[in-house]
Amino acid sequence: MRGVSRSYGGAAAPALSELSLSLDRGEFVTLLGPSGCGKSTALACIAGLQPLSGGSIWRDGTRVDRLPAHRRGFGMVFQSYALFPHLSVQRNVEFGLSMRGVHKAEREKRAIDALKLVQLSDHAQKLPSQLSGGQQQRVAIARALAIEPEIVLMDEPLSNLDAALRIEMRTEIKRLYQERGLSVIYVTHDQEEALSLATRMAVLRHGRLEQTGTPEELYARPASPYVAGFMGYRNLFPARVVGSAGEGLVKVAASVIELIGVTDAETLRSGDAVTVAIRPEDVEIADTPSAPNAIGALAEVVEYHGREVAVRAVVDGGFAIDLKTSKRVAAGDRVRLTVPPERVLVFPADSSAAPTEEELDDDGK
Ligand SMILES: Nc1ncnc2c1ncn2[C@@H]1O[C@H](COP(=O)(O)OP(=O)(O)OP(=O)(O)O)[C@@H](O)[C@H]1O
Repeated sequence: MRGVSRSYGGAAAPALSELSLSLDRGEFVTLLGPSGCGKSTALACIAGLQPLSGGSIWRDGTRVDRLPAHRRGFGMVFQSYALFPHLSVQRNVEFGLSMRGVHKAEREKRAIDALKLVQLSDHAQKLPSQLSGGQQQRVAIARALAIEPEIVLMDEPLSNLDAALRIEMRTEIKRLYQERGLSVIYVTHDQEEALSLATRMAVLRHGRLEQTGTPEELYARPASPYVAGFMGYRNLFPARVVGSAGEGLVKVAASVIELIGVTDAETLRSGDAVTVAIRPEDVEIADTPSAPNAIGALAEVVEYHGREVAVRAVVDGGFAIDLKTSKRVAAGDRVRLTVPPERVLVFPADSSAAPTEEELDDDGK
């Protein structure tokens, strides 16, 4: 995509603004962001379901954004399975092939192969209404794969499924991706789904690309508080710089606590406003009082999560820190917390603000 924009008539802001993004063969790129950030619009533009207002889309050096959808050769899977209720599972899978003028015998063979791939061979003659939600979504995937596309576009394909099925289907999609050597663009607002499937992630905000990188890169070093919010940095709070602490390190104060953290910003000075981002997993309950970034706090809420507990600990002055620990903690305990300085990320306060509560809630967390 080269500088792709898309404005809907009547809307104040464009749904996509000069989005440039590439997909290499064999990549699994997830487009991640809150509701309304333009993910579905981006996919619809690629697929040929929405016209562009500006920019262009290319495939192997050929401009495709003016081709009709069925001539772009993409397989597509949507949130709503979009199956024909009166056609059998097999006929549904054959549908895209008839559209492309594939002959009957070949159509049947490819549909049977695709259904085998998604492990639904025994259900070929049933109607969609006789299948579970997960099975119906597998039919939709089989239909997309039957046309033997090199590139598959998926728009929130798992969001209508319950939690257990979602995880099962996620693994299934990854298996098919690996087995068939596909290239995939996958839209989701679910960070965990994006992280577990992607070879590369692209985070969108207000129709623009905020950051792209491997899951590891975005998880370890988000470029802004906004991306950090999506990568599970639940502790996002304003602070002030109070001094330098060595190469790439900065000392900050927030309410009554002082922390040393890392920053990529080279121009931070004492007194500057910053945003601090810390993941609950990186906050430890310390046994040693001399550990760096020691914070005394009171465990206020403890939630049992199996192997771990999630704790909301309150520092003097009402400042709350969320953490996860496998240590035994009960509500009302006094705890001493530490965070390794390299896991305290410090952003200049003007670097794309943290996501709003609404944007994060939207992410289901
Ligand atoms: N058909 C349309 N007409 C007018 N505005 C639209 C239309 N479709 C989307 N929009 C607007 O464009 C923006 C981007 O929408 P889009 O559906 O691409 O976002 P999204 O990130 O996929 O959201 P969701 O996760 O809720 O599907 C939103 O502000 C939305 O209201």
